[in-house]
Amino acid sequence: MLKGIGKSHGKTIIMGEHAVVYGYPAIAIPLVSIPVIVRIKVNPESTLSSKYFVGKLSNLPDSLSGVKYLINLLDEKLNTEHINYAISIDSSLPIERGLGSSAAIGSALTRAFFDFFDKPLDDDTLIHYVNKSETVTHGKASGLDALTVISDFPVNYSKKEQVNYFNFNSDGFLVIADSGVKGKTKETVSDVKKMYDKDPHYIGEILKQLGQCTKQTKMALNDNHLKTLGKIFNTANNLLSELNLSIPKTDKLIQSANNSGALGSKITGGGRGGCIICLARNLTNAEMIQRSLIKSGAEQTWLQPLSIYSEEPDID
Ligand SMILES: C[C@@](O)(CCO)CC(=O)[O-]
Repeated sequence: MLKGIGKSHGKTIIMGEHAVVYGYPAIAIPLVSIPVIVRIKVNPESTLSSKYFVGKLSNLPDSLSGVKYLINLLDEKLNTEHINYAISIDSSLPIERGLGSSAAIGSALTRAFFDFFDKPLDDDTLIHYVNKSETVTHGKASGLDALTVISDFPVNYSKKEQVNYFNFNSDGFLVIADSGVKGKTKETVSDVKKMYDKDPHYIGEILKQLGQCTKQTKMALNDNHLKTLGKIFNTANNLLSELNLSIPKTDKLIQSANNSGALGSKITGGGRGGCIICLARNLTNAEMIQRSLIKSGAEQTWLQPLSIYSEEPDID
């Protein structure tokens, strides 16, 4: 019980964000190259050290309400001897940019607590805790982020069909760019709900079309049809813009990527700020797009091969 460690990573939704909240399918890819690590050790007083906050746990700010809620839950469940501890969060994921930082922190934190208190942790329990904190952070969360930040494989998810881990072989690359503008997922999910309640027919049709984009994405990935996939990215981005999820900065970045050779680009995650993803044919193409995005004002960029796995996942 002297030390505990938990690891996780970011995610990017390549298709179906927002529609997934309404039961349509979505596909997300784990960003295994952007890890989050949480360490816990015994300490005279309970503290948290992270790039967002350093200090006593009792002083955690409201902006970390999901983390605060999760720590309380885990402490209540596991800390029967009322031990004090120091938690450190080490993450290169930007927060509130649609890359799953809250779910990744939630999952690394849960793993670290169970490790620290030397208790076994199965995936269902892990997902249960991450979703609890996600509900505080994001409101009505679909559960997709929680599933992807604990997976090493792409995730195809819908509420009805539940989770399906899958794999594909593709030469493509994703270029991910941070607009530098915070995206408020809780707010955008709630705004889409308001739009839906006001005009269920029109908004329902957009969400349905996003669901169809996900089905087409799965086929394009399986067949390695990158040009088709790029077109689907652009279609989905137009649909997400109809849901009032784009801002001038992400529009500018998307235009810049598409003008410099991207096969297609879209908002990813909650939208109205945050990150965009762009599809590149190969690494050379991806680096060209990356340079253009930096010139156009992207705050940070990452490159990720679409297929990073050489073996089939050994998961049901
Ligand atoms: C916008 C959304 O679809 C993705 C957030 O990363 C919300 C959710 O799935 O809970």
